[in-house]
Amino acid sequence: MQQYHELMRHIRDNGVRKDDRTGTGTLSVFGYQMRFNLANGFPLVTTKKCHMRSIIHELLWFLQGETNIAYLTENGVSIWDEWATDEGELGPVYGKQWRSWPGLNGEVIDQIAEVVEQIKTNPDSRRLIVSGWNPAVLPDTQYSPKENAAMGKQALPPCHTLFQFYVLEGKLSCQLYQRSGDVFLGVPFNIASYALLTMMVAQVCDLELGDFVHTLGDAHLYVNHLEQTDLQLSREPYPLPTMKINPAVKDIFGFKYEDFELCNYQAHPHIKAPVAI
Ligand SMILES: Nc1nc(=O)c2c([nH]1)NC[C@@H]1CN(c3ccc(C(=O)N[C@@H](CCC(=O)O)C(=O)O)cc3)CN21
Ligand SMILES: O=c1ccn([C@H]2C[C@H](O)[C@@H](COP(=O)(O)O)O2)c(=O)[nH]1
Repeated sequence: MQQYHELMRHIRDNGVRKDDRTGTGTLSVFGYQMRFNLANGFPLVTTKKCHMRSIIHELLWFLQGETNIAYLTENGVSIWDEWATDEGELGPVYGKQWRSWPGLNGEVIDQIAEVVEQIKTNPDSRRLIVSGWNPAVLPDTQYSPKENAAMGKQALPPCHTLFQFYVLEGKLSCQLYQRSGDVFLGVPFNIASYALLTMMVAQVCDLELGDFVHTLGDAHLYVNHLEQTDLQLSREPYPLPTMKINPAVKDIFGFKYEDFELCNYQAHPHIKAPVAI
């Protein structure tokens, strides 16, 4: 995970102090790109232990089209708790936009089903895009995330805003545009999540693995994550683990938690950090 270390190092060295919505303060840069060849191993950060369990459940939850944290809670995943209403609602976040984007005349658009179908039938397409960014449901910034969710708006505007697939010589690549990246806490999750999604789509489309390209807009380290960042930067990365996926699954909506097995994950101890709300 040299690429991730270089990003942390880049922000530590070049980031400029910038205020933010949460009132925490950040070191920030604008515009950064990483590339992970998925054939070289599974890009999970090794210089702190990451909870792959949370990442897998969160991705399955997106793919089910869910926007209530009930499924996550049942599976012991608490990463979205701070933004949800007492009823567990987050408003029309990722799951809703991915699986049932409201179209014209009551039409419902399943962007995931459509993009998988396009990859299978029209792999040269330059339009293999899924967008979570729907200006009609963005939160009203004078209200809190929970208040917005209670009003039927998104609790938070999507951070992983838009992704595009690309097929070349039988290999599937994916590029994510992430408008805002919490580099210590969120970005390791985002890298692993999109790497896994790309592997799942490749499997159901009978394609080999290409690259995951991760493009960040506002890439920031919260100022209360700097000690943790320095500790992490002092550690030597281990070789990447691999991810085994049950090869029998051929439907993008047919994956279960038990279909994934992370192998040879050698990591330094977990590093705790407070999440900015
Ligand atoms: N400030 C902020 N950073 C984020 O990364 C983030 C948000 N807000 N809001 C929405 C989601 C929720 N995500 C989160 C939230 C918390 C953790 C977190 O606390 N991670 C810990 C514990 C992981 C676990 O419980 O499995 C970590 O050490 O990685 C990670 C991603 C990503 N997003
Ligand atoms: O998947 C995610 C979701 C969220 N984040 C981070 C990025 C920011 O630090 C906050 C969101 O705050 P905004 O003011 O809406 O940008 O959450 C992430 O890194 N990855």
